[in-house]
Order: sequence, then C-alpha cells, then structure tokens
Amino acid sequence: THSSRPQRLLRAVQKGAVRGDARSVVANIDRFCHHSEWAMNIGDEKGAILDSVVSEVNPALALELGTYCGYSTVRIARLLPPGGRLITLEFNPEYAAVARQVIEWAGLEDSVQLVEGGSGDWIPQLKEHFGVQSFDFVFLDHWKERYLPDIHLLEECELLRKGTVVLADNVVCPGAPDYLAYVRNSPAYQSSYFQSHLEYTKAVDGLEKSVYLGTTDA
Ligand SMILES: CNc1ncnc2c1ncn2[C@@H]1O[C@H](/C=C/CNC(=O)c2cc(-c3ccc(F)cc3)cc(O)c2O)[C@H](F)[C@H]1O
Ligand SMILES: [Mg+2]
Repeated sequence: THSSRPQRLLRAVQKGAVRGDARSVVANIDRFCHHSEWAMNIGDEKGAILDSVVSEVNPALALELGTYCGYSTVRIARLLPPGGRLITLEFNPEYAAVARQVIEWAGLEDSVQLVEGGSGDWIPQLKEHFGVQSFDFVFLDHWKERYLPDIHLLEECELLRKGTVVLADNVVCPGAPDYLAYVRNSPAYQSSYFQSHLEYTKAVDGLEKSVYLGTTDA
C-alpha cells in the first residue's frame, strides 16, 4: 500500500529532525516541502509573520482551526509563554494522527490539545469541555469558506474578548473574500494585511490580522 503525503512528511521529520527540537521539526518540514513534495503548511516566509504576531500577543490561550500535519501548531506552541496552551481542531483522522506524532516529535505535546473534530461541532463546546473563558489568539487555516461562519460562531459563543487577535492564512490564495470583507468593514475589528507569498512558491498570498474590539452594546 502506498503512503500518503502527510505520512511521507512525518517520515521526513522522524528521519531528519532532532527529537524534542521544535525548530528542527519546522526546518525539516520546510526542507521536505521545498525539495520533495509541496504541502499546504503555512511555510517559512508566512511562518515568520505568524511567529512575530504570536510573539507580540504572547497568548496564554490560543486556538487553531485546521491542524493538518501540525506545522503551524508547532510554530505557535514553541512560542507560548510558560503554562500557555494551544487548542487545535482537525476533523480528518489521518491528518490528526500525523499531526499528533509531529507535535510529539517536537516535544510540545504538553502545551497542545489536539481535538479530532469539526470546528462547527466543537467551538460551541470549548467552554464546557476545556474550561475556556476566551482566547487571546486565534489562527484560521482550515477550509477557506468556513473562516466567516466560524468567526461568527466564535463571537456568538463569546470566545473572543476585547483585544483577541485573529490571524487568517491564505486571504489571497486560495482566498477568503467574504471573510476579508467582513473583518475589514466591521466596526468590531481593527484589521491589517501582511503581504507575503504562497508557501514554497513565488505566488502572492497574505495574512490578515484582525483585533477584536468587542461589541458596541453594553
Ligand atoms: C470546517 N471545519 C473544520 N474543522 C476542523 N478541521 C477542518 C475543518 N475544515 C478543514 N479542516 C481541516 O483543515 C485542513 C484544511 C486546510 C485547508 N487549507 C487549504 O485549502 C489551503 C490551500 C492552499 C493552496 C493554495 C494554492 C493551491 F494551488 C493549492 C492549495 C494553501 C494553503 O495554505 C491552505 O491552507 C485539513 F486539511 C482539514 O481536514
Ligand atoms: Mg494555509
């Protein structure tokens, strides 16, 4: 039976990266994607922007939608402050299984909670299941047409607070036009765009950083 691309990516990590060294896990995935097989990780160029936003926010509690192989999970978790936690949602069991092993290889399993399930089902349960009050940082990198419904769901579930930073990947390629229009026009967000390139390519892509300002009603 043939392996899948996520399985080949995991093998590249287990062969090339130093156990417990998150930086080398990230570097080996990037090397694999640059030289062997493209994969939809945020990558090194946009990853540096992700790193700078995460470092600026210094989140005690972060949420990621769309774990995939765990590349951005490792990038975020390695920068969390002591006691900081990252909850990441992934509904594809095969991707979740690969991501768990990538996260473990990086030695970050104690600060990452990987939930195998859909954002639509799980966002409404995060408070009761994980004792979450609100998130300091949210990273969107799942199905692009789910960015808008899921940020509305996060608002409705009161999982955002004044100052929560929401960072979205791929707002140019593949694009999330309805999401962009919303965060750029809503008085509830202060939004800014970081131009970059699609992972491992020269195509233009970018990240949108949106700070939640809270609702106007009392
Ligand atoms: C809907 N709720 C979900 N809940 C939990 N996990 C989910 C949910 N929805 C998806 N997942 C999970 O999140 C992941 C989905 C990532 C999707 N990402 C992309 O499509 C994506 C695509 C490109 C791309 C650009 C150019 C090109 F020519 C080809 C591809 C680049 C990128 O950086 C991307 O992120 C995973 F696969 C899915 O199971
Ligand atoms: Mg992406």
